[in-house]
Amino acid sequence: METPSVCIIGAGSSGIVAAKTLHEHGIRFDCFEKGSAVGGNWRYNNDNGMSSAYRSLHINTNRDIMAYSDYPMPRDYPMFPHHSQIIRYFDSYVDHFGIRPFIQFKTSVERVWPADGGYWVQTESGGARQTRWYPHVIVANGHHWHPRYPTPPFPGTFTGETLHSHDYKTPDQIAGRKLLIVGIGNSAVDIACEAARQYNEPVTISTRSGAYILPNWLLGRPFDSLANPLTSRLPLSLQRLLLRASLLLARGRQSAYGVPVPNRPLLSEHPTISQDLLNVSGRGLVRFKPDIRAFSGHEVTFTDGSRDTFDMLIYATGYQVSFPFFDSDFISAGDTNNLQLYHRVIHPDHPGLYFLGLIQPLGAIMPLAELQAQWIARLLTGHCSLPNRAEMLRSIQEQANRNSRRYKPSARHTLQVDFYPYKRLLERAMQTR
Ligand SMILES: NC(=O)C1=CN([C@@H]2O[C@H](COP(=O)(O)OP(=O)(O)OC[C@H]3O[C@@H](n4cnc5c(N)ncnc54)[C@H](OP(=O)(O)O)[C@@H]3O)[C@@H](O)[C@H]2O)C=CC1
Repeated sequence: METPSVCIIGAGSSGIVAAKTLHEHGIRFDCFEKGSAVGGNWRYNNDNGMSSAYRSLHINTNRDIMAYSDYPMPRDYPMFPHHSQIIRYFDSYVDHFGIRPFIQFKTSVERVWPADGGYWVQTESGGARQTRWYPHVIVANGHHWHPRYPTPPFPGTFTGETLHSHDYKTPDQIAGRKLLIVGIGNSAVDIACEAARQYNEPVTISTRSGAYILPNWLLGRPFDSLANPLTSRLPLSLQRLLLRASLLLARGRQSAYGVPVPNRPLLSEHPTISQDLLNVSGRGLVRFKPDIRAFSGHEVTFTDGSRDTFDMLIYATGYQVSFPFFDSDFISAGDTNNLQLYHRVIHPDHPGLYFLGLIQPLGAIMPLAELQAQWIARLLTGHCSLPNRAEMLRSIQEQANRNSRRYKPSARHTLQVDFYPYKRLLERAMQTR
C-alpha cells in the first residue's frame, strides 16, 4: 500500500478539517492526536491536557460563521453554542465524513526534524516510540494552550493564590476569594462576569491597554454578522465609523457603565466580546484598575498609585505560540509569538511544512482553517503553486507592515487576520499557477 505522504499533528478543529480535506483529495496521511478524542481546545477537560475551556464556555462567534462550509451546525443549536454542543458537532463531522479511523489517538508527536527534503516525525503511544519520514507535515497543534505570563514579571512577590485562566474551570476554584484578574481579553471578561454573578462580590480587572467591549448581539443580530463580504471591502476608517455609530445607538458609551475607554480607534485590537460586562460593571460588580506596578504580600500597587489587597490573582494574559516537538533553533515563535509564514501557512525556508489554524481572526478560525487545508491539498496535487522564496518574503513583510500599522506591537496581535479579506486571499492563492 502507498505510504502516507503527510503527517497531521493534532485532531482539534484544524486537524480534523485537514484530515477530511486530504481524504477527499485522495492524499494519504497519518493524523496523530495526543488525547483520546477530537476537538482540541473545545473539549472540556480534554485528556490531552491542553484544553483551556471552562465549564460555562460558549463560543463568541456565531454558529453560522464558525461552521465548516459543507456541514452546517444543527438548526436547533443556539446562536452562540456551548462547548459541549461544539464538541458534538466536531464528533458528528468526523463521523459523517468517515475520518475517525484515520486518526491515531493517544499518540503524541514528540519530535519533528528536517531530513532528506522532508521530516522525521517521532511519536509515542502507550510507551512505544516510532519514527517515520514524511515529505509533508501539517502542524495543527493549536495556539491557546501554553499559558503566557507577563515577562518580565511584575516586581515584588504576591503571596496570595495565583492561577492562569488556562486552569480556570469552575467558579468553586475562586469561591470566597477577593479576586484580581490581569487582562481584558475574552478569558478575563468571561471569568470576571462569571465570578461577579456567582458570588455577587466585586471583582477587579487590571488592564494596561483597555478594550472596546463589543456585544454578542447588536440590533437583534449576532454582532459578528455585521462583518460580511460587502462591509469588509469598505475602508477601515468607514468600518470604524459604522461600528462606532452602531455601538452608540445600541448601548451608548461604555464609560457610562464604568468601563474605561481605550485611547485608540476601534478595530485596532483583538475584539473582547461580552454581552454581560457592561451590565455587571454598571452594578459595581466589576471594577477596573490600570496596570500593576508592584506586589507586596497580598497588596497590589497599581500604576496610578492606588493600592488594594487581594486573595487571588488570575493571569488572563493570553497564550504562547508553542511547538514542543521542534528544536527551538529549527522553528520557534519566540517570546513575541512571531512566526513568519506566507499567507500564515507556508514556511518560506522549509518546504513541505504547513501551519494550520495559526491565525486569530476577527471571526471564526474553523472555516478559514478549512480553506487553508484546501489550499494545501491543491498545492500537493499540483492544482496550484507557490511563488518563489523572495516573493513569499516580500508578501510576509507587507503583511507584517499592515498589521503593525493597525495593531499595537504586542505578542497578542501577531496572528491577527480579517475574516473576509483573508478568505479572499486564500481563494486567490488556490487559483495561482
Ligand atoms: N468565548 C469565547 O469564544 C472565548 C474566546 N477566547 C479566545 O481565546 C483567545 C485567547 O484569549 P485570552 O485568553 O483572553 O487572551 P488574549 O491574548 O486575547 O488577552 C490577553 C490579555 O492580557 C493582557 N496582557 C498580556 N500580557 C500582559 C502583561 N504583561 N501585563 C498586563 N496585561 C497583559 C492583554 O493586554 P494587552 O492588549 O495590553 O497585551 C490582554 O488584555 C482569543 O482568541 C480569544 O478570543 C477566550 C475566551 C473565551
